[in-house]
Amino acid sequence: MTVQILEDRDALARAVAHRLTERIDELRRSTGRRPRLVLTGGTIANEVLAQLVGPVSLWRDVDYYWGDERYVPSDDDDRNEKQAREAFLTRFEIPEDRIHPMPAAGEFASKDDAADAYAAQLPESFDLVLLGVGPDAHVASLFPGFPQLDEKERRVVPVDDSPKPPPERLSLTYPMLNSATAVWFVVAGEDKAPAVAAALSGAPVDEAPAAGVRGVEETLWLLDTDSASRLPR
Ligand SMILES: O=C(O)[C@H](O)[C@@H](O)[C@H](O)[C@H](O)COP(=O)(O)O
Repeated sequence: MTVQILEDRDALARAVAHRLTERIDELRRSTGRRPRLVLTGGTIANEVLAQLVGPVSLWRDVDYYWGDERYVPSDDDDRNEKQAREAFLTRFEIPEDRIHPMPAAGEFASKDDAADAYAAQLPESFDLVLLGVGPDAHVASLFPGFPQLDEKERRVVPVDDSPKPPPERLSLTYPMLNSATAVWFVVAGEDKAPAVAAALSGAPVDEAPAAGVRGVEETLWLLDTDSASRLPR
């Protein structure tokens, strides 16, 4: 577990964009295949994507997945996929066969079917998972006290009545998230400070879902001074 603290959210977004560029380049060389990257929704994550710069060839040679998605129509502004396209994927004209979005509402008979369909197309594991963290220490769409925290078999699950709107979502589960080689939490803002402190101090997963995610080889917390303000000095 490593923590890096940047002075503000702009510096954080720039630092994560730079670190992500370097890691993707390293992964392409070390694995000899396209890196498998999991994107997250959320404001700081979109700010990171907006900071990414070339070379275009690097970003076109990556497979993009999502850690969670709002179960709304594909053209809905609430879609994490739509926000990622606007911030980054369209700008670099990423080929569609590299983009693996979670199903949108209406594509399958139910959220349950949609979750299973997405699980069926996932790789065995991911090289890198990016996660935002909510003020309640949720990650992806895994919320405190919700039954999805106890899922041990399924890799993707539906979520109803999410406390963070919109209420209907799909989410990767702990088994899928924890199969990743590396997990990077990217968190900015004073409102997240209690969640960061809880997750890093080993709070129970049921209270701080972020505490339940670890990379097989690397777990990194990338923070600004505000979100880190409750950590012990
Ligand atoms: O679909 C979602 O809402 C996100 O995946 C969610 O898990 C997000 O990452 C956190 O809520 C942090 O979001 P902010 O960075 O906007 O606070």
